[in-house]
Amino acid sequence: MESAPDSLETVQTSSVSHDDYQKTADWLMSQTKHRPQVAIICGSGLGMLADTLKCQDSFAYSDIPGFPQSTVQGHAGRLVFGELKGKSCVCMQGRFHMYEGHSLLKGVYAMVGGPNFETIAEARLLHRLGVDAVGMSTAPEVVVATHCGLRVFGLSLITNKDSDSVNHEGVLEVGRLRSHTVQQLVTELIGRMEINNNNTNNAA
Ligand SMILES: O=P(O)(O)O[C@H]1O[C@H](CO)[C@@H](O)[C@H]1O
Ligand SMILES: Nc1nc2[nH]cnc2c(=O)[nH]1
Repeated sequence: MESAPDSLETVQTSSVSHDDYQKTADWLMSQTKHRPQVAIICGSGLGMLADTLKCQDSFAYSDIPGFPQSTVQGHAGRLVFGELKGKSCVCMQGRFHMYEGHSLLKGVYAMVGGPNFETIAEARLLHRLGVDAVGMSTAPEVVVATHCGLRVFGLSLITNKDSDSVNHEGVLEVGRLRSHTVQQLVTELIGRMEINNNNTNNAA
């Protein structure tokens, strides 16, 4: 069984932007000629999978700009590029876990009715219930879209940490500041989206 980090000091929080990911990817692409078609995450005890790769280029996570560090015992913390059966692959020798403080910036969204913002006490209560983000929309839209058989991807821009000093103008301002990043993200998502034209079954 994997052992979790000993103390909270080793916990890392991941608040990583699309630009940060891009810089890390650019750095890696400049260091290796491999262009992986297959990516393998090696779990505990499975790091040896990387040994099967030929023509390896290997990088310690600690040497990769912006890359998270592996804290779990037995995880080598190395990214290994190479070839397997003629296919270009990359192996992660060491993965990241929620208990290490990593998260996919994926979370629980709660809708409050608005138009007023929730009080600090209400926000704390929601937080204790497991809520990561609060808004005044989205939930009814998802309910209706799902009812119509649409596939739904919910994306919220976090504009403020609490409702203490927020106002709508502040929300709009952060939206303006982040507009380029959001545009890039949505453009990328749509570019990668596979459209299913079968309207009777999960059409996008
Ligand atoms: O309306 P959406 O796009 O959800 O954005 C947010 O902005 C408003 C508050 O300023 C709320 O409506 C809140 O949900
Ligand atoms: N309910 C709610 N909606 C928001 N929309 C943007 N920020 C907030 C917030 O703090 N609370």
